[in-house]
Amino acid sequence: MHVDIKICGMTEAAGLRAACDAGADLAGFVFFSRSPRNIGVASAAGLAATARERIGIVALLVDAPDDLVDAVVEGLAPDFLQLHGQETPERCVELRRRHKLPLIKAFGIGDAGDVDAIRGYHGVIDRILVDAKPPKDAERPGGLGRSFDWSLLDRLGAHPPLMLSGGLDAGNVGEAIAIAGPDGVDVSSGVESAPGRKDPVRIREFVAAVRAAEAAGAPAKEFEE
Ligand SMILES: O=C(O)c1ccccc1N[C@@H]1O[C@H](COP(=O)(O)O)[C@@H](O)[C@H]1O
Repeated sequence: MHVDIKICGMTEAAGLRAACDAGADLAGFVFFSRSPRNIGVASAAGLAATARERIGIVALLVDAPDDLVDAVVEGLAPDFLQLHGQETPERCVELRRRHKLPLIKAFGIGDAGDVDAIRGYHGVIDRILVDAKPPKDAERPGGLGRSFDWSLLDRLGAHPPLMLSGGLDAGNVGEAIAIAGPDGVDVSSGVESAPGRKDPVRIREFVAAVRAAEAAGAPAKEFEE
């Protein structure tokens, strides 16, 4: 089984290079002004140009208006859009139709009801991304280094490909994969030396831990639409 690895919150060439060299599959760029990883479209495009043949490019947006989505899609030409806000199924349909890009929709998980709510998105998104539900007064809806009870995902039933995120790092990602059986994992805080600064050593350790979990044969759960 192959577990896709996404390293999110790229702001500097060194972090992006480390992700490519380590063998990560996807690199994320955050377009959200209240994030320490926020980046401008031109800077993201400049970084992505150095790596596009080695890694997939993901644009992370939070309840973004059309003019921002248009600018990101035109300037960066991402391979995926990651929607990390309160985007409705209708908004997902609209964005998929307008941009013809696969959608990764993020869901904050705090309890069983949050998992059950994902079902309303089946058929209109391409990947589910589960993250810890942020506290009400959080500055941003993700990238907080918080994890959640992975066993809640047992309730998912049949589902589109699943990416697990929220407080992952080299020390816990093996256990997370064994419990949740995701198709991919996504990390930001757990591979940083400070918010917004990716640490090449932690990136290497994270990728090695995921590949070790794959080799140990953690069973990937089946998915279907
Ligand atoms: O990284 C951010 O700053 C961010 C801002 C707004 C929404 C999502 C964000 N990041 C995503 O959050 C999860 C979990 O991150 P962490 O590993 O717990 O720090 C991940 O999917 C990031 O892509």
